[in-house]
Amino acid sequence: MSTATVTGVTGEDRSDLSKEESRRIRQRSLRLLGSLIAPMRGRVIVTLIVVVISTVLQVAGPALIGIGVDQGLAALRSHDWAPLAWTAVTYLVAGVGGALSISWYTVSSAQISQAILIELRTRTFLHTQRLSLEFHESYTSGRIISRQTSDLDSIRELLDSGINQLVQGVLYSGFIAIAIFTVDWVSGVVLLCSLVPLYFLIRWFQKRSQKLFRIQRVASAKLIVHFVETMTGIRAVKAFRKEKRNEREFGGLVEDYRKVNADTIQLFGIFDPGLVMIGNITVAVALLIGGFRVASGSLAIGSLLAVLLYARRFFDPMEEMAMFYNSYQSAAAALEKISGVLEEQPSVPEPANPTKLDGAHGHVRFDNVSFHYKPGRDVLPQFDLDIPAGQTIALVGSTGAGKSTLAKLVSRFYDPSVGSITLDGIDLRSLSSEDLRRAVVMVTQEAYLFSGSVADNIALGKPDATMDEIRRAAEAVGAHEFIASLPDGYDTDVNKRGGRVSAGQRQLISFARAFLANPAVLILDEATSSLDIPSERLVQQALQTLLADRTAVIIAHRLSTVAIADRVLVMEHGRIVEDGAPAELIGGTGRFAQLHAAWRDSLV
Ligand SMILES: Nc1ncnc2c1ncn2[C@@H]1O[C@H](COP(=O)(O)OP(=O)(O)OP(=O)(O)O)[C@@H](O)[C@H]1O
Repeated sequence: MSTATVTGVTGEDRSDLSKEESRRIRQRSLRLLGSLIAPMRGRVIVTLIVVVISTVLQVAGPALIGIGVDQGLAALRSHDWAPLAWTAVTYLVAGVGGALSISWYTVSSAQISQAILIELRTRTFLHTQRLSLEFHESYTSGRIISRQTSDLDSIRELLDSGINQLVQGVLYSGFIAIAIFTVDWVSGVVLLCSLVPLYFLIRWFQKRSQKLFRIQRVASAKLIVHFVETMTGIRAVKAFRKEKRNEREFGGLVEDYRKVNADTIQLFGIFDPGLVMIGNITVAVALLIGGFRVASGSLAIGSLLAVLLYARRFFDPMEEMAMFYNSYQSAAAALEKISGVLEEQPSVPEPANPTKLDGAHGHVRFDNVSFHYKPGRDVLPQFDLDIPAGQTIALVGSTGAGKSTLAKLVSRFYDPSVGSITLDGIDLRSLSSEDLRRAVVMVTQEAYLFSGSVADNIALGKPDATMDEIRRAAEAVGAHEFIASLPDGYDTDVNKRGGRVSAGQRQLISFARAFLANPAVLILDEATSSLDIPSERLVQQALQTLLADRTAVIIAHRLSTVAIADRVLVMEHGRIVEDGAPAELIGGTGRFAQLHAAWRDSLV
């Protein structure tokens, strides 16, 4: 199987990855990790060296105590206090050095991990934002949120404590084992024997914990997704009284999460005492054998003391080392997913050598265009359309006819599969996104307001606009009156999704934003459907002003909007079935005449 099948996020949900595909994904995340560490290579190396020195200093303690007891005490008996004093001073120096080095590398490694995380977070955010609409329409916002939250958290956990635990644990236990062998090889063999039950205990723990941690991650992700979905769709939840069902579903998810947490705690309830037991048995055996050997004179008492102190410490980092495997696994999985998102390329790429567009006129042409979202399912089969500059087009047609698709193509949210779309004779693919966004503006049905003031929201259309320009734009579309009556006028904070302003007012703000942007081509996903009659009138008047002197494509669900259009296009199944002036089509016998008659009757 070709590994191209796992490019970008495509491999994310598959559990049947081939060896070759898994290898490719692993390499991709390693490359990402490498690129994150590369700028700090020097610092990472210095930190590692300090970690090694620090571990040696920490491990030196028991050996120095042994030397103090054996040599220092013996010398003291013959009134030579120098060896004991020197050992005590060395112990102190090693202790202070150990503490200082721990302090230094703790700060340094935290700085490194912070820098890596900030870089990764920023890269993911900027890249996701840069990706085309096609990506966002298929990759849900819940998944994007997971990448930015739980995935980055797993990586943070590994960087913050996991790496320290591993490096410290491996070095610490390794040096301790060397130290025990150096002091007394028989005790070293006892320690080696303890590794057998230790190995089986850790293997048993890892197998179970790996499964449990995976279930735990899935359970927590499900909780987040359920929460996000409920809160984003809170209106539908309330409208359809879905609260009780949500309560049951959420309760079930919480119970799953509780259960897996309880199982995890139980697992530690066996693992931790298991470690302590093995440690205690090892110390007891070392004490027994060592004691006999001290009595027979084949081992110095100080050496026995050092060995026992070492044996106790040997087991300290074991739990953390066993845990490291889990943090590593979840961080590796997270990094694989993030690297997948980062590998995605915008399906609507920026041209390498853009054609400059100065002062667009707004002449739009579809030349032999056909378009599909998914291969084999043409949404617009063979499409030609010429919209002269300044013309207002109303697009009508049944649901799913392809109206929004046409609008998305003019805004270049997608590129046509075949043929070309031009603005003033220039292929949209040759225009820089900056020129394109200046020339073509789309106002969506949602009329999204960002958190910030009303003025900020209008100024989105022209970031360097003065307050005067903002006010003039609001006046032009008839929004000034209601804005002025808001508690803080233009400085009023609109809550997320415009909670504090009505749907019609939100629409007017987005019209003011578009007016200020002053594009040559304006696309409106008909937005009046949710408005009451007075609001609709207000918006209709605003529309007249907004559409003057520019090319406009309006997706018209309400036929009242059609009255202000120069030309009506009736679409069915991705084709234009009627094309003409509103009056001409109303007077005829076609599809639009029927629609219009039905609409007029409904008003009576
Ligand atoms: N992102 C997408 N991926 C796949 N198919 C899509 C996507 N968006 C739309 N479609 C399909 O393309 C066809 C045209 O959809 P489009 O949204 O353009 O219709 P429309 O005329 O605007 O409908 P409506 O009036 O209901 O908004 C539909 O069959 C729809 O299922």
